[in-house]
Amino acid sequence: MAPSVDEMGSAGGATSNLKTDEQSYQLSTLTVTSPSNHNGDTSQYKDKDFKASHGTPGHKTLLQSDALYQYILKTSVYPRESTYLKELRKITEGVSLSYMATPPDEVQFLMLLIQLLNAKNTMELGVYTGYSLLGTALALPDDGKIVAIDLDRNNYELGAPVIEKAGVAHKVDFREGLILPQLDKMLLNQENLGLFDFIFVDADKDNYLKYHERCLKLVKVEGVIAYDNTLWNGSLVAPEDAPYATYIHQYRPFVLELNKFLAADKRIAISQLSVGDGITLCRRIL
Ligand SMILES: C[S@@+](CC[C@H](N)C(=O)[O-])C[C@H]1O[C@@H](n2cnc3c(N)ncnc32)[C@H](O)[C@@H]1O
Repeated sequence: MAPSVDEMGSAGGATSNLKTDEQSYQLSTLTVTSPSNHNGDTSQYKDKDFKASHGTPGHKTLLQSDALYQYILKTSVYPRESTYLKELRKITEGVSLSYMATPPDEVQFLMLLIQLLNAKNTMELGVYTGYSLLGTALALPDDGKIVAIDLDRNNYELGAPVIEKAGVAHKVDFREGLILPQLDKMLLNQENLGLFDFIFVDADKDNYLKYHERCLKLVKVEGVIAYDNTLWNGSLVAPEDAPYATYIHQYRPFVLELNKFLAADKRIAISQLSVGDGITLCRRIL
């Protein structure tokens, strides 16, 4: 799952150290009241579903019941989860804002998708401690690559030893910084155009449309871009005053705008899935 930039435990601190040429990309959202200001304690929020669903990383469901979600995890996901993924998931459980990690069932889906695509060159926007990054790296062939961009190196380094232990660190090219300037830099090199087989976008919602334009140039025709959190905690169809956390209300318009845009974009074929917090697959067709 992917809350927005303001939810990152160290977002404010991390961005304050960024280079000058990246500062123009800083988002107005960094000071929004969010769990990041409360060490991950969400008890202040009125929404009991939010609390229940964010109690442990990835244990969030849009399904009819949490019991059904637990069934999926126990039956189909955990028995097949690699010991390294499990280790990283457990480490992440002890980290502030651990609910930001992509849920295990979604990572299992992404791993299968990567293999179905025979993907070799991939990119991830929004890494956190690296659970989905490790899943991607494990799913790729030995000569596969994943460019992984995040402004917060500290969280990435919590998971990096497990990625190393899993023997897949050679596939990972971690780039610290804000996503937008990093993408713009990549676009300056012709060799990157149409290079990627698969891109996973799991970062700040208010920039997704900007990422979309750039990713469409970087992904190859027939390649896939996957946008995470496109059902945004189920809030998209809730009343304006529904008791969701502040950040959910704040970014809901951006997710609504994204979904509308993707549905009308003739350059892609899409499928919006209710896995995790909603994931929209976009296959570049033009
Ligand atoms: C939801 S987490 C990613 C979760 C990750 N996919 C996983 O499986 O654990 C979102 C991440 O995006 C990063 N992020 C948000 N906005 C960003 C931006 N504008 N530039 C760089 N990183 C950003 C945050 O630092 C955070 O680590």
